[in-house]
Amino acid sequence: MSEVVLHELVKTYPGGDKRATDGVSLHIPDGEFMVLLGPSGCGKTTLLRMLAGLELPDAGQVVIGGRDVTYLEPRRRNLSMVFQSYAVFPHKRVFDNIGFGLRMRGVPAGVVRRKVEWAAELLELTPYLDRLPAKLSGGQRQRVAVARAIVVDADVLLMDEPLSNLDALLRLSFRAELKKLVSELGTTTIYVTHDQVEALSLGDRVAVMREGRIVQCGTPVEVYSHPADEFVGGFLGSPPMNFLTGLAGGEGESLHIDFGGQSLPLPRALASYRGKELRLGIRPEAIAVEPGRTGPDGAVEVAVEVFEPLGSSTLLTTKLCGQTLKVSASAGFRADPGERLWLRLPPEQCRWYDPETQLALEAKE
Ligand SMILES: Nc1ncnc2c1ncn2[C@@H]1O[C@H](COP(=O)(O)OP(=O)(O)OP(=O)(O)O)[C@@H](O)[C@H]1O
Repeated sequence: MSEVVLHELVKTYPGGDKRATDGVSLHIPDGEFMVLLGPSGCGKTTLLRMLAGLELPDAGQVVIGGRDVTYLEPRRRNLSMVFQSYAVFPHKRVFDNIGFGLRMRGVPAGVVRRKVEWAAELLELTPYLDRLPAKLSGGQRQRVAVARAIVVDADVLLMDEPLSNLDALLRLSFRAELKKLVSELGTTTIYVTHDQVEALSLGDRVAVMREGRIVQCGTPVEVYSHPADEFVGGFLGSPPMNFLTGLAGGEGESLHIDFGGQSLPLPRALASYRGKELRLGIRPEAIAVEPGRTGPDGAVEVAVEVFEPLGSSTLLTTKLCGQTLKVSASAGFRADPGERLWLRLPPEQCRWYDPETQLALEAKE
């Protein structure tokens, strides 16, 4: 087990026109499950490969367990990796697949057997130890890859989209199994995914990446509830956070944001924005539908455009003064397209962003 420190890692591939990672720093305490999340091409895999020693950075440092390993060969870093493709040897039995890394390290046969049996038991592979991978399901094959990674007592576990080849249902059950397993092992784990649900479900913390940089790093609740910028708010959540543009106004003590005829109160901390445009961010499930509401105080009137029953909830696409606002209502809620509704946007659920920088504004009272 080990703490991992990444310091200002810069990497440009030969012939690449931009930096794959552009000065990434991250501190991952011993035993933490850190998820690197971001859209395709944002540099997640490059970061993981620099950690593993499969790529060398142009600048910056990788420190594992207090040791600078930036230019150390992969096999001398004591890491284990699980990749997206199952990467099991097709001609080796499950037992030999799991024990491969141990054998390569010259571990005595008796110890290999004990460790393989332990990992097989943990990952429910005991009945399959004599089988060839071709006779396993996708989920079982991926479990073999995980078992092989955990038997070697690595200081750090690296996982690059390990669930992405599994079908939706298997993915869901294996995700929970993996979470349990890693928390029991207590090994520092760095996990790459572009799937926001996976990131929120697995990570002790999530580092959200964009264009080679980390834009926000925090607990799942922090990054989901307090996105540092509009990109994070839009990337996390399905449907994503709503963003509405309005004009800050009001006299004296009174401060509000106007969307073109409909307005909401604005925190006093944002008084300096009077006369300027602001962006309001709010999650669809944070909005309360108030069918009976008749007054405009702290509420807005919208027109329903689309009504989608989703089983566990109802998704409404509405228009507020021409801007789209998605609302997640309760499962039993009914509304017809064209119907007008009052919605309450609780002040404590409203996040405020600068329209130019798209960065969150400090709006605490
Ligand atoms: N071997 C390479 N040679 C040149 N450019 C590369 C190479 N590998 C990655 N890149 C580029 O570096 C950037 C970051 O790629 P990287 O694979 O790290 O992103 P990612 O976030 O892991 O994406 P994905 O989720 O699609 O794997 C991209 O612009 C990509 O095109």
